[in-house]
Amino acid sequence: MTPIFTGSNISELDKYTIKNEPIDGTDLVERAASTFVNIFKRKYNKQTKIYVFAGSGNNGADALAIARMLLNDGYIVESYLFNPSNKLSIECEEHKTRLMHCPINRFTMITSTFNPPIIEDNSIIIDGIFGTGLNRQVEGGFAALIKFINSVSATVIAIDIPSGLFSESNMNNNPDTIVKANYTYTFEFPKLAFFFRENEKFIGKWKILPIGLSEKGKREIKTEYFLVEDKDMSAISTERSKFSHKGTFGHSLIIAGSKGMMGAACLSAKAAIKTGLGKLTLHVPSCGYTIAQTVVPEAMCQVDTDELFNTEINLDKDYTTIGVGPGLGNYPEGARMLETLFEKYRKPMVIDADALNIIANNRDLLRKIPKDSILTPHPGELERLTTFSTNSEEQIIQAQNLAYKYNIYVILKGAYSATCMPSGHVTFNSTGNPGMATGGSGDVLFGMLVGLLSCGYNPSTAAIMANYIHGLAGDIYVAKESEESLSASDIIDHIGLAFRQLRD
Ligand SMILES: NC(=O)C1=CN([C@@H]2O[C@H](COP(=O)(O)OP(=O)(O)OC[C@H]3O[C@@H](n4cnc5c(N)ncnc54)[C@H](O)[C@@H]3O)[C@@H](O)[C@H]2O)[C@@H](O)CC1
Ligand SMILES: Nc1ncnc2c1ncn2[C@@H]1O[C@H](COP(=O)(O)OP(=O)(O)O)[C@@H](O)[C@H]1O
Ligand SMILES: [K+]
Repeated sequence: MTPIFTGSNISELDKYTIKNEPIDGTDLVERAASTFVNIFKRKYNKQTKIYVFAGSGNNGADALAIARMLLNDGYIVESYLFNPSNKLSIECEEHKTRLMHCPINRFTMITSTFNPPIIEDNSIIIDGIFGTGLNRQVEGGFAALIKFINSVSATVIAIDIPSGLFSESNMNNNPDTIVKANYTYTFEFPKLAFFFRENEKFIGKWKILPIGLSEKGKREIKTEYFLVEDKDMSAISTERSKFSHKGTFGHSLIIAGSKGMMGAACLSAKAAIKTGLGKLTLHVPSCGYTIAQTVVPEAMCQVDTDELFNTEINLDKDYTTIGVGPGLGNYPEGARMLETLFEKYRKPMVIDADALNIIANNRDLLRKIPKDSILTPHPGELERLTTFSTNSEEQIIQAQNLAYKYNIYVILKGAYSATCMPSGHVTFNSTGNPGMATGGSGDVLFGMLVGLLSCGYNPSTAAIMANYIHGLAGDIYVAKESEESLSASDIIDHIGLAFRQLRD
């Protein structure tokens, strides 16, 4: 998994690489800049007018090196180095000198007043004012510069991170003094701030540029946060033995549905089956019997004595895992049913949707949840389980605390669904698309989690894989059709291709 390091971790790793590779700091900047330029040249032709804004640290050094490389490649570049305190980092000084040696060169160093140039709409701004070394909110002349950049219509490309944005927490930052980039090309690993929805307007679309920082250093420097990518899947998805039989992949139980919400039960059951489980029993209220048997013929049906809601726990088998929640409704007997379930069944289970709402109204139930169970709240459900917050940084912290306190896995769903582990670690999912913001897609994720636990994956692996494959199935569908037309059933229909893609 790709680690997501803090700003101070990154500078530590930078030093580690310089010392142990070994490589000179100036050459490391050169390497970063040339990686950026290679990508840039594939996208923009030499007629594009480029404005480079550089600061006094190594983000500025990157910017000046990029300016020089683009000039040497025949691009039209105008560069500005902002140096109000007359102090440049060693690397920035060196790359300034190198840039000044370029023959055709429009370079200005600003030490006091800055008269902004007129920037044409179809030009490009390369933002290298501040990188991960930002150590306080931006004010004064730099704030004015950032407001100027945000006021023009040119395409803005940020080097490493938009200037003014902190790598981790921006809860106390001033949004008016952060560059709004269209694209961010970030070195080696994404920054934590990229995963918070409030920052999308600053970061734009982002891409990781590997610059060969020390692999040993990465292993030695500890972080709680990781990004899950394609390469991680091949390591964790296991192949089926030739002699497998349906018992190999478990017999699991899903308790879901109520009158008017049988769709949630059926979607989750279908998703569980498509994810490979051996046998499934679906527990539904009696009004749902015909529906379940017709829509999901592969599942056995256990019928509650209540017509409208699920009220009973019937552990007639030693189920491999149990999933509870989708479409249960919020009803008086719900809390008692969950309490009985948590008392009778002590293996990790999957808890979603209305089961989370019932727990939120009966918080004593939290400590009764079997250890290592997986809870899958969206931000609204998390808020009910914890306290009100609309800030996504705070929400992650709340999900982490919940996971740690109750020894459970909490998947906070969203664009980069975050799996918060009892250990304190958090993994962000990289697949999926806005088409998945549609009713029922959460029920599908729930079913996939039941499926993977049933197949014998441990909860941590099941959580990482389910999110990844769920998002990938949505991406495969969108590649053929469109985000608008994506339905929860389309995700189910593409689980098969998603598994196949992992193995290719
Ligand atoms: N570790 C890596 O991955 C690499 C990092 N490089 C670049 O180096 C950058 C980090 O460089 P630095 O650590 O020099 O930091 P920055 O270039 O982000 O800037 C730090 C400078 O800005 C000043 N500063 C910070 N906040 C300010 C504020 N609000 N107002 C005014 N001045 C402020 C600091 O005092 C310092 O002088 C990265 O973002 C990246 O672009 C690359 O060159 C090479 C490899
Ligand atoms: N913009 C998005 N990008 C990627 N995945 C998304 C996006 N929006 C929603 N999803 C995914 O779709 C699912 C939605 O779940 P949920 O909100 O519980 O839906 P529902 O309750 O309708 O089933 C989650 O797995 C979430 O990660
Ligand atoms: K920047």
